[in-house]
Amino acid sequence: MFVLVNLKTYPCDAVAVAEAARDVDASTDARVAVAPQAAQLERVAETGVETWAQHVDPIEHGSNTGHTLAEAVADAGAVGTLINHSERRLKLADVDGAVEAAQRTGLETVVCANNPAQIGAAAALGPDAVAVEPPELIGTGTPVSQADPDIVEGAVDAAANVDSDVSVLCGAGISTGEDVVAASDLGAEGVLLASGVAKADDPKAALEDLVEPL
Ligand SMILES: O=C(CO)COP(=O)(O)O
Repeated sequence: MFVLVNLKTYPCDAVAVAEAARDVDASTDARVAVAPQAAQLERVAETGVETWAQHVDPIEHGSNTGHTLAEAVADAGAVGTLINHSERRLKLADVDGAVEAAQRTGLETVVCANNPAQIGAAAALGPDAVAVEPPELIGTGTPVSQADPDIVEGAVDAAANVDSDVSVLCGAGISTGEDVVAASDLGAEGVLLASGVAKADDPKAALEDLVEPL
């Protein structure tokens, strides 16, 4: 299973979480990665943890003030990027452009979507993976795998119908190893989570708990 920890803009110590994730990754068969804010990518990557960006823009080098360039993200040490997170939504044409920008620089891509219909559209753009996250469950601590298992199974079917090479993650409210196992049982190949680790008193213990049953 892929455990991708999105630090959003939570006031956590990104380097400490990254070091914990690096150590937990080394102790399990699961793949553990961290997505910090763009300004923290380099410091996080220096810990040796697998580092992801939270977003890239559909742009090239040039006059794009305030945008995030895929090349800059890759230079800072990221190996992948989220695209179209529910908190950073893009128009469909811009999702397509962002996937293209990421692929141009060799970044792995996870395109986020709210529901199975959008997952089908996202999968058609040719990312490495898609992630289904019902916005109403994000940050609630109620796991999508429990509250809305149909949406996970629907996303797995929708992606497979479009492109069986696109893997499916699920997210929203995932915070325990039990939630990760439930996600896997529903057909997800990974989980995308944030508050369960970024807001935990002990992020390392939270990460250990997530991968413990895997
Ligand atoms: O948005 C999410 C991950 O990208 C999910 O957030 P929570 O894990 O806090 O519900």
